[in-house]
Amino acid sequence: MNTIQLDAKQPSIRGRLRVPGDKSISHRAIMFGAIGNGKTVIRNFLKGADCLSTISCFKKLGVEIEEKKEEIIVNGKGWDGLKEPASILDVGNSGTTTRLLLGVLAGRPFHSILIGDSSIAKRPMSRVADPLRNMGAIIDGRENGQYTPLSIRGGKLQAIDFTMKVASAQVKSALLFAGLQTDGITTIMEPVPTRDHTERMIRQFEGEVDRNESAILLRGRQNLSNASVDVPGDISSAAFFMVAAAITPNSEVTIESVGLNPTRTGIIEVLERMGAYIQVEPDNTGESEQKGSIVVKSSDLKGIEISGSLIPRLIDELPIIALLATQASGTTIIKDAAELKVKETNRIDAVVNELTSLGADIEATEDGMIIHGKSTILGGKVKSYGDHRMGMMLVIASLISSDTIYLEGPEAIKVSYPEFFQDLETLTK
Ligand SMILES: O=C(O)C1=C[C@@H](OP(=O)(O)O)[C@@H](O)[C@H](O)C1
Ligand SMILES: C=C(OP(=O)(O)O)C(=O)O
Repeated sequence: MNTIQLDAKQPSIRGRLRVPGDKSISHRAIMFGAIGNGKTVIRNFLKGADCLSTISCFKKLGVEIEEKKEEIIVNGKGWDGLKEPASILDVGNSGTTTRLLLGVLAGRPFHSILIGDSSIAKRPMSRVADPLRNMGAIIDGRENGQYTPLSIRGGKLQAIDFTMKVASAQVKSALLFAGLQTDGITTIMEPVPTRDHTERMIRQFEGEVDRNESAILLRGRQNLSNASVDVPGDISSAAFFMVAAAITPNSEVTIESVGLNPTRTGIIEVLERMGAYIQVEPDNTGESEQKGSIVVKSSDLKGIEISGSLIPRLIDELPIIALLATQASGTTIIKDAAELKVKETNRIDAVVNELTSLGADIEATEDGMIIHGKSTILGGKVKSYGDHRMGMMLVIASLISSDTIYLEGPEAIKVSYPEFFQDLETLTK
């Protein structure tokens, strides 16, 4: 593992930027392209390690995927175009790849083995494996089928009525992929709404999915078409620079063509409620995923409570929101976010440990954290825990630190944002 030295330059963050493509949408575009019929063209695909894992798994399943500089072309031949893989499917560090792929494979009449890195091996898979078993898939794995390595033999599936215990778009999406392969109607109830990229993409590939007040309804045996997918910038990546601009003096950043899907815009709401200067200008594209520009300037911030149905709309932004809260006067309470414990690392413990070591006043709770601001961020040795979002949060912390920060494990950042350091440099020049 590398360690990098981040000197305390305390720069301003100024300029315009396009962040790389949305990770959730990039994964799904490969998957729908593969199971659809015809040539799907994907532009602004995120070439981060996680989405490259999805490409490599689908190539091993026999799908022809061309990786060009500006676009990815997936030659979908429908569900039957997927063939039994001759070797193990490596999902790398990607929870989204693992869980959504299980939903795809649940209805395929062949055997596959999924393996990932040491972080994936700790992430709970029963949340998808159990309902998929109830639909008819045969899934086994480590510790009674709960963890990777997992083996799956798919087959004929029954539709399911399922009430999700955790608010997880990955669980919902896995069940939608499986539901597409049944003869019946699959009904999924979410405790609170989660990101709806899968539902939008089913429609974009000319399928049908409905949502009423309490449930998502999906008819099986749908043949999907191909599509042209323009992936918007990832708001979860943009969040690092939005926060950087808000907490550094004399800063102003504009992020263009970034995804503004309402199930993902919790970070905008948080910045607004904390009193930040933020302007959002939607583009009028009429595409299935909204996008637009976001401007953030240096701001005086105040602490707030972040909880309830807001949590799934900013779940991946909570590490950088914790740093933001250290720069707000008063107390910020983050609750209903126990899911943070089962991400790439336990993000409650990791955030609290590393920010405490940098001088923040932050404590862990059962389902979140409490942060008292405003603190001076000090220098010192910190680590990413192999978690891309921890790594990026700690780099942004170094922009306001009073002394040098040494970050161990910055290479994790390539999972979702390979160009992170170059983009940061263009804004700090
Ligand atoms: O569906 C997706 O693309 C994702 C859903 C979220 O996970 P959960 O479904 O576990 O909440 C999120 O944390 C992850 O980064 C991407
Ligand atoms: C949790 C994340 O991703 P995944 O679940 O796909 O590993 C993330 O990107 O923060």
